[in-house]
Amino acid sequence: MFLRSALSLWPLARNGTRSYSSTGVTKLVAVTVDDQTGIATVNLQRPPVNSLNLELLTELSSSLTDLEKNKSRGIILKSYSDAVFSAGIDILEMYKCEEERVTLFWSALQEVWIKLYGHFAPTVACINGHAPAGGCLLALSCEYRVMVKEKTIGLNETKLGIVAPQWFIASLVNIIGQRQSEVALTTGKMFTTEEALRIGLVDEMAENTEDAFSKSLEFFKKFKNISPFARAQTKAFIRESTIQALVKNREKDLKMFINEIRKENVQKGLGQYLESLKKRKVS
Ligand SMILES: CC/C=C\CC/C=C/CC(=O)SCCNC(=O)CCNC(=O)[C@H](O)C(C)(C)COP(=O)(O)OP(=O)(O)OC[C@H]1O[C@@H](n2cnc3c(N)ncnc32)[C@H](O)[C@@H]1OP(=O)(O)O
Repeated sequence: MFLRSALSLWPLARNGTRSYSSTGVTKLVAVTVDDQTGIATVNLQRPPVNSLNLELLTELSSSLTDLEKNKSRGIILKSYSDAVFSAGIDILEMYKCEEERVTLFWSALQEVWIKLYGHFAPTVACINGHAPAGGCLLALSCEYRVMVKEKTIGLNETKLGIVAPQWFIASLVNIIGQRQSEVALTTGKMFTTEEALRIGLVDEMAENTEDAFSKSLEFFKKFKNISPFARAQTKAFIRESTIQALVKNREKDLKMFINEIRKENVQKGLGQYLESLKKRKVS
């Protein structure tokens, strides 16, 4: 009942779905709520590769807050593009960056992770494109991952000469375990969909975006006969210590990030990486 009335505040987009915009302006994140199921599709739409900048993260954070307030029944996180789910952090947020902006940027990333990782309703990453680094982190924050075949996913930070923060690492360890995570992280491994499925980094493989989306929807059916309260509280208990480890150390984590990226060799490496990206193409 409450869900219906809460959702009725959301403007009608087209038959059976409601679109939601926290600012009312064209967005980097579009939220559509299915009127029948109450499930929200959160579409990342920052061309060309959904790299995570301050503006996208701020919108995502605000969308997650609204979904929490409106008691969404579940979230499917996907990309507008069939090529890239998210290319991770926008390297320009780290390269030759100003302190004020980078502080806001990193705080926004922390905020999004805390909200998504701890979201009370079921969450699915519909990984319809490549998902390196921060893109992988978003997927890891969800409860279930469906990935389109012949894409890649992983925390490749060491390949950029940077160190994945503890909460990135914990998000991976909680899914594939310490041994697999250590090998993956230290080598900056990008897994193909098939490899990711084999080690449990993703839960299902899909033929294409449509198939991935329909498999994502299926996930919510698992909870048909489960008390939403029992489900949400169990998730909270399981995830609490991982979330608190960051919540209690946000300031320290921010300082570490800024110190790390300011290092001369890191700046040089990021500059070279940006250049190499411009020269190369991934099919
Ligand atoms: C103590 C803690 C310290 C530090 C922790 C910091 C943590 C960082 C985590 C991160 O997320 S770092 C970012 C890592 N991301 C990547 O390594 C991904 C790089 N991108 C790619 O591998 C590919 O672009 C792609 C597989 C995602 C997509 O390939 P494709 O479809 O062939 O597109 P293009 O490569 O042609 O890219 C189009 C366009 O976009 C630019 N670009 C790509 N990724 C980024 C990015 N992450 N940031 C900024 N810009 C990016 C790329 O250069 C192209 O630009 P053009 O101007 O040439 O069009």
